[in-house]
Amino acid sequence: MTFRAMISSISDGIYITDSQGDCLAHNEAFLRITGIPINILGRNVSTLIDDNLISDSATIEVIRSGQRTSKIIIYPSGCEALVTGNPVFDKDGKLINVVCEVRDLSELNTLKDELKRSKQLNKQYREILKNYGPAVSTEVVTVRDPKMQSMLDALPRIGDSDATVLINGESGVGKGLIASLIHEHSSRSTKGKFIKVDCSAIPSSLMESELFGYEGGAFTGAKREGKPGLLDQANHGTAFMDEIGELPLFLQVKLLSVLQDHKILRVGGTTPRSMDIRFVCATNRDLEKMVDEGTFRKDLYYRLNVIPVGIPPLRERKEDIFVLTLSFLDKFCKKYHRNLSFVPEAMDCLYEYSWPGNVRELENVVERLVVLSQTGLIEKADLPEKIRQASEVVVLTVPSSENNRKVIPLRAAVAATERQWIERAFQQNKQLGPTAQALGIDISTLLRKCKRLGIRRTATLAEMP
Ligand SMILES: Nc1ncnc2c1ncn2[C@@H]1O[C@H](COP(=O)(O)OP(=O)(O)OP(=O)(O)O)[C@@H](O)[C@H]1O
Repeated sequence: MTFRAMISSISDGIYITDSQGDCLAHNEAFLRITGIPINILGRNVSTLIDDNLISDSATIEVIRSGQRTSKIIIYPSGCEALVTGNPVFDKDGKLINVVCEVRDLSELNTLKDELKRSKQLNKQYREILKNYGPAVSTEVVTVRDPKMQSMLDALPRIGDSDATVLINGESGVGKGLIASLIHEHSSRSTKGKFIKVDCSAIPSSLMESELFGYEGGAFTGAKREGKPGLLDQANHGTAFMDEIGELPLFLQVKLLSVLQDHKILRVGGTTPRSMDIRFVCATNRDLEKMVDEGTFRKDLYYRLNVIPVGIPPLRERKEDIFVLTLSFLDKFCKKYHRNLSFVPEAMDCLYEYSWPGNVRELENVVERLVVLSQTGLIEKADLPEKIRQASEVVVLTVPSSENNRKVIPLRAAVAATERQWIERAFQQNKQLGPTAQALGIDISTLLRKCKRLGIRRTATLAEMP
């Protein structure tokens, strides 16, 4: 790596002069932080003060004193920076260079503010949670949505009843989780197992023998002693038939007879065996439509649908996004020994996103964020792009008659208005301090808004006459 490449990669500004204060080198970050618009290579630092490009100089102080010196300097960009000048001596103790590090304090202050704000927010979130009434949260399940809460309330009764349950919901909404809780709430949990059968994962040619088992020599390649099926394992327990809509028609007949007679006939067998199984089935398909289309048996559908349980997609129970996010955050922070929180803006994005993969997708996203996060805060920029885009503000620049008529979400309208006024204030006041004052907010709030709304201060200043 060359020296130039090295100093370019540093995020603090670096500015190097000779012993007279003539600029020998600087990095990109120095120009970004200071906003000095001219080529300063070869220029003496005192001429920058004369031209009002800098208000003070650490370099001059180092040349005068021969000592390491720190100063707070405000640059044309409006940035307040901590500048530390370091003297470099040759072997005879003669000053040969001054190397200045320029650290943007406004960024540091913004980060500190963000951290403080997000700590406050976490506290607020927890207060809000209390006021809403307790979210139902156990080791495994967290809900806040009233529909979900009443479903959870009903679980002990559903568990007790021993009736067949049909759970309907999109992929990842928690059908498997609810099915296992039904088993846990029933007396079967002490007598038998919870066996999951994923009807979409077993090839239809193998499904009959997998489900019902087979007798010895039932078909070529069969074990001599035969094999019990998955349903045998669920005896005295619960069989969770996931994706029941994928069960081929010929097996639907066989399942119906198990439900009616409580007997199972193995492939190649002649004597049915008695079984005591509670069936909980799940689907993300419209079984009624399948019945109309003739791909699902009507009699089986009615036999399964004794207790229908519908789990809404996450986008229709947005209150749950918040509590689930916090609960997954807790879970993964414990697992990976991290201590993290979400900044409000990132939480907003999670709230706005439509979560097509439902709770499973949310869980995976939170785990990935916890694993990859390098700081104590999860920010909007850390989120996957599709989630960030979900909350992207509509930026209205010149209000056209079309825009005037169009109704846009209130958040977007507020953001657009804020953006226009901030840009206007920058144009009139040029410097960060006076701009913040004109808007009646402090500098760190202004910087945070610029960041959120994508207002580039240097561009705004450069565009000024
Ligand atoms: N309310 C909840 N609280 C905590 N975790 C949940 C909740 N709902 C779902 N999950 C978690 O989300 C993940 C997906 O849930 P689950 O597998 O039960 O969904 P599913 O609807 O059965 O999905 P599929 O249809 O794809 O099989 C699981 O890790 C589950 O523990």
